[in-house]
Formats: sequence, structure tokens, C-alpha cells
Amino acid sequence: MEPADIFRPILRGWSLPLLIFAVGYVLMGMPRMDNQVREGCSLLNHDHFVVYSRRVVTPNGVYPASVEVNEGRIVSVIRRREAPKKGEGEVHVLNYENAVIMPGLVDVHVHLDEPGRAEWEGFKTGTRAAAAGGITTLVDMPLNNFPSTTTKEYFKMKKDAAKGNISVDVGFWGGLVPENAANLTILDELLSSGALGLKSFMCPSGINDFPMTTASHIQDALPVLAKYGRPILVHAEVEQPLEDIPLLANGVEGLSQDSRRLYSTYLSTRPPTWEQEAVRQLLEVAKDTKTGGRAEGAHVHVVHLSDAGDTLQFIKKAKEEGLHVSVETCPHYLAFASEEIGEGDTRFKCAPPVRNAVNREKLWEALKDGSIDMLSSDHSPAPPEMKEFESGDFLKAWGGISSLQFMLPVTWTAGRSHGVTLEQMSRWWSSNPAKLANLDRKGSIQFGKDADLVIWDPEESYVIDENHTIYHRHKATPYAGWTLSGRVITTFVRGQQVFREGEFSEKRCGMRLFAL
Ligand SMILES: NC(=O)NC(NC(N)=O)C(=O)[O-]
Ligand SMILES: [Zn+2]
Ligand SMILES: [Zn+2]
Repeated sequence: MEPADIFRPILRGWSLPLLIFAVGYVLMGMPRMDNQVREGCSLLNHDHFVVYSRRVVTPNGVYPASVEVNEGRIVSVIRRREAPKKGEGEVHVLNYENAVIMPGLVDVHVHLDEPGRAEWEGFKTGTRAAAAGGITTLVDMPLNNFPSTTTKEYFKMKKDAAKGNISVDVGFWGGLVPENAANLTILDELLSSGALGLKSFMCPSGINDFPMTTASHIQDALPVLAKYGRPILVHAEVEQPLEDIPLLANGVEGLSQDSRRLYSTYLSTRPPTWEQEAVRQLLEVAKDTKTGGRAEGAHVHVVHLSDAGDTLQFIKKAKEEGLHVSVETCPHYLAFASEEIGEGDTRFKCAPPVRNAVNREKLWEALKDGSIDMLSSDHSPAPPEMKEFESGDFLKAWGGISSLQFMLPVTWTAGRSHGVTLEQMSRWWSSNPAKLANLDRKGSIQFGKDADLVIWDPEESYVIDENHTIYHRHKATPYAGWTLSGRVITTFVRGQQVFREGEFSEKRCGMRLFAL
């Protein structure tokens, strides 16, 4: 007897009530279940589902578990040796077996350059690269876009440009410049518009409408930041005289074209003393962040640390003294060494510069012992002409490395030889950056958090060659030619499957994240 036959007699007498029930179910239940499909936000036809693998990275360790997702949130994390079978409840199960399920990456340092410089990078291309790379939240920098994000009006332009164009969730830093540091009402409005914090430069940024700030401007802004409990991120390099450097005794103008094509020449123009002096001055004003200080509640964060020498020691000491400070470095400082950069290869140009292999090892140590708190991409691409690929002139080329899509596999590939664990990966890339940006719902696989997940295979390797699809606006990246370990299989943003095996959801349903 077929199951349908059993139901037939029952259906006969009950067909009308059953029909009403069924229609009611369809009307009430289906819209929610089908929302994402209809709206095209997800590649998956379910709002309520379970992902399972034998390696789920949680705050209490890595273990086999099922992660239940309902309407965008994580509703349970259950340790279990096998995936739930079909029929155990009504929930759809995705079994990823040996793949790693990790919190999506939170990248707090990305230049997406819109509005105004869409030819550099953009919300669409940048956030697709992020989704393909397992980054589920990114925080956009207030510069390279035009106008720079320094007032509430410009903040509105920024958030309007993002609307409907983002594949992952995006928050925004506001910019601190002398003009708004001198008019704290402007700063207050910028923060009350929802900027997650501020960003400033202690040296020229290269962008005319983003002038540099001194430590004293930063000191002026700290009490306003304290009022909102938000951080300031600082590009910490201060220009120092270079005459003592023999190569530069006659200024950079006197240098030959051959010399300008050497990375070592560029390196000597931005010595570690620039970072040291900036951080020394910055930490002096950051004393105000101490408990009981005039800016208690504010937080000072040093972006893209390159010098693993005194700069790092200053930061370590400041933390011990109770200052509210933190520091990030970027994979390019951990993956490359100045002596290995080829002549004229300006893809590697960034500020502060990539230093030597000895420094690189020290950065790894500092990251592993917790002296460096987190990682970020500092994805900052520019059109090929500006990178001076033709001339290979390191002094003329725009500084900025294009890398967003490769952050997870690059960290894993370079980190493996340093014994990096999955838990460290998720602390550096998810929980610690989420904390910096006060994104409470982001950064870990835990009950109640947003279901932001990256599912990836750490054992699989591949080459970044011409067959590898790069989603950045510009394809030039210093990781070209690298053999990477770690392939992103799929990415979920608030339970929406936005990327799966080279495919994206039809629509861009990333949310803009504003501070309250
Ligand atoms: N204007 C920039 O995007 N600058 C960036 N450029 C780099 N890092 O070379 C940065 O973060 O300083
Ligand atoms: Zn910078
Ligand atoms: Zn940057």
C-alpha cells in the first residue's frame, strides 16, 4: 500500500478543513520561508537550516557541531559527532563534512572609494570580492572617496552610495581632519549619524581633501569619541627628516630612475622612526583614555603596524599601563619581505612599507602572543596608471595594496609555517575586529549572533593565475602567482547564502551598519 492510499479515506471527510489549513500554512508560513528566494538575496531556499561540519570554530574551541540558523541568527550550536539526519525535525541540513565552519571575517580597514572614485574600487566589486573571500562584514575608510567622509552631509552621501550595492554588511568610519577637530559640533553630528568611529592620518594621506592631523587634533576629538564610546583609528607615521640617510642626502629629486625602481629606495624614505615617533606622540594623548581620564570610554587603534621594533614595544607598554589602545597589522606585512620585492614591482607599494624578513618574523611572534590584536586587509587599490606599472617608479606610484579577496587563504597559507591555528585565525579576523567596531552581533559562532559564516577547505590549494576569477575592480595584486591553501566554499551573511562555488546571490542584500 502506498502512503497516499492511507491518507485517502481521511482526506475524503477532512478535505475542506485540510484545504483551509494548507492554504493558511502557505499564506502564513511560506512568505517567510521563501522571502530570500523571491527577493534573490540567498542562493539557498531556506530561512531555517542547519550547517554541520567536523570543524566548527567557536569561542570554546573547534569541534564537530551543527549550527542552526533561523531568520538570520544563530539559534543553536550543538556539539555532535554526526550530521543530523533528514527527518530529525523539519529543518534543512547542509552537511559540510570536513570543511571548516568559521565566523565570517570582519575587515575593519577597507577603502571602497565611493562616492567619487568608483574607478578605483566600488561597493559592488569590493563587496563581491569580500563575499568570495569569506568576509561578511567590512568597515569602509573615510578616504579615497570624494568627498571624504568628514561631515554628516558627506556621511549621508557615503551611505546612499552603498545602498542596494553591497553583498556583505558594511559599516563606515568617519574622517577626523583639522577642520572638524576645530569644530566639535561637526564631529558630534558625524558620530550621531552612525559612523562607527573615526580615522585620521598623522602624515599626508595623498588625498587633498583628507589633510593630516597632529596628536593635538586627536586629543581634541577624544572626549567626543568618549561620549559615544567609539574608537579612533590612526595611520601612525610622522614625517621625519631624511638627510641623515646617505642615499637621500640630496633629496629624492636627485635619485636616478634605476634607483627609483628599487624597493629598497622606497623603504629608506619611510624608516621605522616614522612609525615610532607617531605612536610615541599618539600614546601620549591616548593617556586620556585611561579609567578616570578625560576621555574615558574612547579607544585608540593603530592601523597597519609594520615596525615590529620600538613601535610595538611602545604599544605593549601602553596597554600594560591601562591605556585603551589596540593595534592591527595586515597580511602583506606577514607575507612579504622587502628583500624579496622585484625591481619596479609597484604592486607591493604601501605605507608604511613592507620591511625585511627579520621584522616579518617578529610581527608573527607579536601576533601569536597577542601583542598585535587583529588583522585587516587595508585593501586600497588604484587604477593601473596610478600604480606606475610602466615606469616601475616606486616614488611616483600610488601606495596601496589590492588584496581583499585573498585575506583568508593568504593568512592561512603564510600562517601554517608559523603554526597558526583556526582559533587564532578567527580571533584575529572576526572576534577582535568586531569588538573594535562595537559590532556586538558579529564575529563569533554563538547563540544569538548574526549567522555570518564562512565555510572553507583549509587543505585545498590552487594558484592565483589568469584562470582564477578576481572580483576586485582592478585585478593587479601582489598575490598573483601565489599558491594558496584554503578555498572558500560558501559564505553566509545573516543566514543568506551570498556566495557558493563561484556563484553569487542574484541580489545584493548586505546591510549598512550604523552605530546607535
Ligand atoms: N590613501 C590611502 O588609501 N592610503 C592607504 N595607503 C597605503 N596603506 O599605502 C593607507 O591606508 O594609508
Ligand atoms: Zn593608512
Ligand atoms: Zn588604509
